[in-house]
Amino acid sequence: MNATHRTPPALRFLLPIVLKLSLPPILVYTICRRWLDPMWTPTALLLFACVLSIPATVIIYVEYFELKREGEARKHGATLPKGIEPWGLALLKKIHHDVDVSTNYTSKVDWLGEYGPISSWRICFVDTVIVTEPEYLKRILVTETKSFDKGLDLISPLSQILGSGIFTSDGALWRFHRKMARPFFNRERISEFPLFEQRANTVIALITSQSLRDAPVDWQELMYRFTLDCATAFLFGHDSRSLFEDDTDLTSSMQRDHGKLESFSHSLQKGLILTGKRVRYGRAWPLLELREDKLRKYNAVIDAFLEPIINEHLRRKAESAGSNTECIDNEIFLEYLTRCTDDVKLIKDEAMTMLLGARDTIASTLTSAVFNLTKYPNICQKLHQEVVDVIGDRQPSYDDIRQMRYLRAFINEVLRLFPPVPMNVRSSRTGVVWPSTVPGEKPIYIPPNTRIVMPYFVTHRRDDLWGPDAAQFDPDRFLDARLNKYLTPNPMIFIPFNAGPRICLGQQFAYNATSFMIVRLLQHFTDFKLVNTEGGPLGPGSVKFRSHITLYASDGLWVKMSKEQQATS
Ligand code: HEM
Repeated sequence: MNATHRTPPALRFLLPIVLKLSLPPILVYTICRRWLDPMWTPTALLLFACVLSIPATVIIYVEYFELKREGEARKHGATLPKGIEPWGLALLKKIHHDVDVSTNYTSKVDWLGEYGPISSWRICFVDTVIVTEPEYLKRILVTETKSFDKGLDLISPLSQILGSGIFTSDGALWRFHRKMARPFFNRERISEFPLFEQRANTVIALITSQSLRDAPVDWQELMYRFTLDCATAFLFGHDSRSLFEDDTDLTSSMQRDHGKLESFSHSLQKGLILTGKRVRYGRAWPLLELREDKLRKYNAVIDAFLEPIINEHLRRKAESAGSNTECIDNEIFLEYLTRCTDDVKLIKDEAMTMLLGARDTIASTLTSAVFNLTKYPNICQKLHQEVVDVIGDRQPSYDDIRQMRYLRAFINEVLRLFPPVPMNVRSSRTGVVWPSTVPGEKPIYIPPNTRIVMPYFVTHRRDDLWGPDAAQFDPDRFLDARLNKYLTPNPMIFIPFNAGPRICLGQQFAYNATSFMIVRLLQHFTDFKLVNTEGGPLGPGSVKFRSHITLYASDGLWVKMSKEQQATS
């Protein structure tokens, strides 16, 4: 193990800053002692000046860059994005509150009225530009991609768990990863329904056994396990079998305290929650880990799971050297990767990226889907009817799912109001000038090295973009006249899978896995009731959605499922 990894991350982060900040006092001390008569600089005053030189330097530094940015904007005949009051910690608290309120619908935050389509938020001396305007999102993600990359604020907190895979790379390295991964996501691979069938049957059996005892299940926890098992089988050819772990106790792994490292799935879960926390702090994440690198122990379990599988594939590749390795139809992702390279680290990074990309996003979609089934029995009824009409009791096929228009609209509505990746982040490489959204107003200048946050969940809920009923959960908006009125002419208002060259590679796999699980669920259950952990009734308002990298229900989603009489007939 590398020695630097044993050094607490906070120390590694703070050391260069402390060294930089010690320069002004050293300079003040040296100048005073060298050039001034000690009579004019008694020790107390000198010490005071030394201490004062630190905040003074920070303020001068911040002001200098502020003036520089304003000057650059003026040169382009533009202005900087509007700054938001308050700033610093008060703003951080406000953002936290507004995001919480919005994702839970406890009341409505008028994001557009309050912050505008583009705004600048200063937190701890660093400006972050928040963009919810589709036209600007298009520039960042589709047409001006050369001017934007993922940046240190995203890559630094993610790279320990994902290495330098496709999510955490830019430029030529990203193109290399994308080119390598893309062929794997062809139609044959993404419509592997037998893969879902086996695990969906286990899910149904677990729910049925709970249902017979009139006991609830934590649907979210089940879905984490379902997607992990599907994804490990799909990607590694090695089912992690998390659905079979302590199957009598479906308590949420988020709530459980794992003093010991029980399994790959638990370590992955803990590692992800920790990484999500890190992402919120951007490149300053090491400040969260003052004494030790908290991810190290989870990574060790993940490595212990993955490395033997990778080595086995590399061994098989060596044995079969010289044979025809062209056909990729029946191979799993790791086999495919080992055909492309012998670099164990590269294979591991790519595999982990796919695993994380696949697992939490699909689990999040399915969690929000069932949450809405508990809220809207009429929508549940319509979905069930479509299942009866198109499929009946048999297993769904790829072609069945393509025919189910209401199911697709339902999933899209879930992705609109509960996007599994609620926000995305980029960093500007160069300064860019964008026209204002208000006719006649000056263009907007985004300076280089600006952190840009794109809260997709806000764009997805703006009523100026989606109509006055934007906040309502209504799948029909993807089928009726509203589709042509709002979405067709302005596709950037709906980007749960991102857009442009970095659009999600697993989009179709995700639609298939989600559709498959929902169909199987509705073939067995038609009545979904939210309950608390003891099985007592619970209002939808009591479910709190939070986001680490992906959206999740913070206390799990406890549901009682049963089959109504009318549905059986
Ligand atoms: C509902 C499910 C899913 C959602 C909402 C989703 C969403 C996203 C989003 C927003 C991005 C862009 C990230 C960024 O630009 O920083 C992305 C990228 C990606 N996703 Fe997904 N994803 C889903 C499922 C999947 C699945 C199942 C896989 C793989 C099996 C996958 C693999 C990837 C990969 C490889 C990328 C990186 C693409 C690149 O940077 O070129 N995703 N996804």
